[in-house]
Amino acid sequence: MSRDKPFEPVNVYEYETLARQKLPKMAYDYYASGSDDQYTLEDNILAFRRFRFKPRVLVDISVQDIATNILGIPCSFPFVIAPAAMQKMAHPDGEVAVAKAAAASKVIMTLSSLSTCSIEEVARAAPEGPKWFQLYVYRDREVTKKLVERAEKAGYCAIVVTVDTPKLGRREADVHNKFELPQHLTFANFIDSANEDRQRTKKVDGSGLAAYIASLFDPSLSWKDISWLKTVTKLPILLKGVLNGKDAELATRCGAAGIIVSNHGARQLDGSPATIDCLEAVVNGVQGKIPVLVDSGVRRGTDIIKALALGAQAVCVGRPILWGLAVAGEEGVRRVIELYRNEFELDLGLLGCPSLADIRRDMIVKVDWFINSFKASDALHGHSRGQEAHSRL
Ligand SMILES: Cc1cc2nc3c(=O)[nH]c(=O)nc-3n(C[C@H](O)[C@H](O)[C@H](O)COP(=O)(O)O)c2cc1C
Ligand SMILES: CCCCC(=O)C(=O)O
Repeated sequence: MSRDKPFEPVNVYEYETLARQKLPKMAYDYYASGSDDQYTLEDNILAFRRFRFKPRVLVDISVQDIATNILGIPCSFPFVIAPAAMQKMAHPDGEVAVAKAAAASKVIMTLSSLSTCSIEEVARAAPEGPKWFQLYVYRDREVTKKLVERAEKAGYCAIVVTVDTPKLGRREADVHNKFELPQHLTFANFIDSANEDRQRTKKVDGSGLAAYIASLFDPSLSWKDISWLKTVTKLPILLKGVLNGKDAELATRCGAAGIIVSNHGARQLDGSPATIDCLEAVVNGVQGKIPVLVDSGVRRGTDIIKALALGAQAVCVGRPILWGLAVAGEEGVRRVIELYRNEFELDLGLLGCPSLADIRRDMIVKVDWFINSFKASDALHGHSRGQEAHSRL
């Protein structure tokens, strides 16, 4: 092991390998898992690789502009941090560290309803950073309403309603591990709650999270509740978890301010298509009326370009942020964001695009002769690159 030069990951797969070495098994498995057979988890990565580039040459790219604006918020590049629950399992600073890194990097952070730092704590830690609040709709509408009101009061600029989780997908590793929130942590947004259930996962035989959700989340959630939410807040409402063009149309009619095309990082319905394969249908469904973002499997700057070429305004990223957080706290998250930004800028230049407006649909092509020439699980868990990282530690 080299003592003088610490190993510096050069891509997000290497961050995952390092994070896996640091994290307790229960936490790593919870973060990494998809549902059931994890077909969708695999396809989220592979589907991006089926798209290839047709670059333009002899374009002056000496001055590049990759900044953008999402729902009126200036962002250093088209990148948003996706909501992920229970971040203190990765690092003691949890969501506060992620929010500070997001603010320093000038990207939007989305805070999960099931965060281990509270709405207000995160807002105080990074007052200048743009933040969205992700909402899970509780059976108890007063609880739901209160969360939204707190987020609005604390300065969050949008509500992201997750619409793909009427029940929790079955993540088998969590069942084996009897996943529960570690004793020293709580769901910080419910700390004052009279109902203890809302502060913790339950100790059960199986996934404690699945039990928590089954008892508290509202499986009757439907379009009429989105209309109700609009009466509760002035903030723009984005729907996260749309994969179908028809639902995109309905979302637009219902007054959603934006859509996040997502299969929840392959943690909900296994067999859902990769999001990059549904993106165009959703973009067509909204007919340019509202912005469309996409997440699930974005691991490279090239993936961001592909998403933009297919009509997305930005991407959201989930797990790699958690890997950066686990490896080096706030600094680790900043480095992960920087990796994405540097790759994006470089690749955009190589494609012959000085700015985002120069990205065109015909610069990418979907190959149907794609042969899976490497083991997909290597791509998912960074094993091949990870081994390299490991041997250099
Ligand atoms: C550990 C973990 C926790 C998550 N928690 C939430 C959550 O609380 N709310 C939510 O809407 N989505 C949640 N998601 C889904 C992410 O917001 C996002 O859709 C997904 O991670 C994107 O895929 P990626 O991890 O491949 O980038 C979670 C994902 C992971 C991996
Ligand atoms: C509603 C489940 C808790 C967080 C989450 O969304 C996830 O683990 O994927």
